Amino acid sequence: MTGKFICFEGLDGSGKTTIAKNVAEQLKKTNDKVIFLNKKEVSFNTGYVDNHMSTIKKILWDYAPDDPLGELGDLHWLHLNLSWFSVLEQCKIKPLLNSSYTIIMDNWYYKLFARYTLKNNFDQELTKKSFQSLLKPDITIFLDVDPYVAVKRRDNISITESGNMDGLNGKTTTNFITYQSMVRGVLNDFCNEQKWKKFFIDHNTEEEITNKACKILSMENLQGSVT
Ligand SMILES: Cc1cn([C@H]2C[C@H](O)[C@@H](COP(=O)(O)O)O2)c(=O)[nH]c1=O
Repeated sequence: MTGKFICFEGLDGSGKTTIAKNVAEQLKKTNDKVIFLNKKEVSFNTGYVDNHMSTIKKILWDYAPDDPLGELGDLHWLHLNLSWFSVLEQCKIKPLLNSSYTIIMDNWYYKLFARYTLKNNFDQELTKKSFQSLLKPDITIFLDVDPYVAVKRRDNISITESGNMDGLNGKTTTNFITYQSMVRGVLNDFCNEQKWKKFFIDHNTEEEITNKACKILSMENLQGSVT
């Protein structure tokens, strides 16, 4: 594959989508083979795949705020999420990379990988094998934010981001901070192991963060190959 796969990672409320979109717009000014992908809003080449994915999307993200997701179990949600990512990879990301596109994606699977890593009663070999079966980005930019800052950006706190699928009870600010602090710890481990580009964003404006990410990417050879 001749393109580059660049992903943002970070806690819920770190601004991944906004920054990834801004960065893609900047890069597009000098490179017409740059494309922004929003994990949840991808369009596919065929009506069949589009319909299939919109059905999965409804189940994955369009649930009512108080739906008891946990009743279905962690294994079910792992497979459903993997089915989403695997189609994204096979039907969108790999074809774009094969056509030499630079993909800027707002979020790949690491946040979910971190959430599963935190589950005490889940088969961690399965967690690792499952996520490692997916494509690894060429470059990952970790937008590291303090959960106290991230929570202020949230109008509503969801079940998933406040640890209600991992033993915490209630969509409260305290639960958000507690759970996101643990997720942040795991993301920092991934960051160190995989040599992600990381920066702290607590005190920066959107423009500053965008410029910093663009600067980092300008130092990379975006015409390289994905293995
Ligand atoms: C079991 C489990 C599932 N999920 C599911 C629920 C959502 O469908 C999806 C993640 O959604 P989110 O990125 O909007 O929080 O993954 C978790 O987020 N955490 C979990 O612990």
